[in-house]
Amino acid sequence: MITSDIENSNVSSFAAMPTPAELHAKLPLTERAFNTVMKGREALRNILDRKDKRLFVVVGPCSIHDPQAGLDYARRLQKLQAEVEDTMLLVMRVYFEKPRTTTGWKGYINDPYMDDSFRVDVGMEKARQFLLDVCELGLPTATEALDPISPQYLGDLIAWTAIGARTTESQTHREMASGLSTPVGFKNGTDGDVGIAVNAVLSSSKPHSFLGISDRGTVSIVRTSGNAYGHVVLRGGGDRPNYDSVSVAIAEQALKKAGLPANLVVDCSHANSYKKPELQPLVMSDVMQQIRHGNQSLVGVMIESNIVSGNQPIPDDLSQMVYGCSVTDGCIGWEDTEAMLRSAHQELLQRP
Ligand SMILES: O=C[C@H](O)[C@H](O)COP(=O)(O)O
Ligand SMILES: C=C(OP(=O)(O)O)C(=O)O
Repeated sequence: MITSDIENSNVSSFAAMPTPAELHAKLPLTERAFNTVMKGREALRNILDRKDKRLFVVVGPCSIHDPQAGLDYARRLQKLQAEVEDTMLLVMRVYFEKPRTTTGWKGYINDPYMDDSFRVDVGMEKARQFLLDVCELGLPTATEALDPISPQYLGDLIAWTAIGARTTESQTHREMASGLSTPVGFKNGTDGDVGIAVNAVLSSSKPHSFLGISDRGTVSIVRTSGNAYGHVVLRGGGDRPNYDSVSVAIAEQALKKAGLPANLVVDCSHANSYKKPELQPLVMSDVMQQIRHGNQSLVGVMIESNIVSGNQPIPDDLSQMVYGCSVTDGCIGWEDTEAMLRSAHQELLQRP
């Protein structure tokens, strides 16, 4: 006898989501946000094309969990941008989707109330509202694209996208990246393998056809034209950093061999600082030295930074959480962030 448990036997339920078009109608892109996104993307493309000599800096919390603290951070960064804009383009890390090594809180979209209620519908709406608020300040945003459906909901508010170390080798993510409207940084693997990131840049630069959804939520064949602005993000791995000049030269060679532009971003966090946030300024200063000595391939850096340094576990009683402190990876605090960016600004003023 044919019984219904032949499929979905491990699925407990399905709950409907609003379509991307419905969420856009509820929280439409404003003119100021549109200008922020378009200007941010154009500046990033110009940096990648060497038409703009500045360094782009993807900086901000490891993850957003409290929009109020997130906006407090964004306002500080926006102020600092005005100070350093001759040498750097600041792009705020606005990360809502966390890829976990095993398990853990998977981010604000997945579980906005941080209580295992998994209200993805609420999370998506709040995420869109937050991105709108940041773009309204005039600050461009960067995010990790983890769920391949999310960009339909949020993509119009993003200037730079990361594909994380755990998904760079995934065909699904390379296909998605080939259709994204932003420049895309592919992290090297968690084991330090840069080759998979080079392959990802190559793959995503080509057209792809794959399954996805349209803005009206219809399951669709998505046909893309390829993304010309893929690049590699060196984040260290396999218990070894890879921001040093030799690792950078090896990554440059791998890109050149693949016929790709030598565009590299150094992630000062993660395995490049052995997940010790306070070591990020050391990585940054090393990168500045390389640039001052004439390196041409280092176009950007990433910093994990928050209002308060370190990180905290998510308590049962959420009112006990420290304001402005990460609930995922440890970050450097605001004062150190300012000092780090001001010092990089001075270094960059003297670049050849
Ligand atoms: O940047 C974030 C984390 O490094 C990534 O999500 C993995 O986190 P985990 O190893 O704590 O799961
Ligand atoms: C998860 C992240 O990094 P990685 O993919 O390099 O581990 C991140 O930047 O939040």
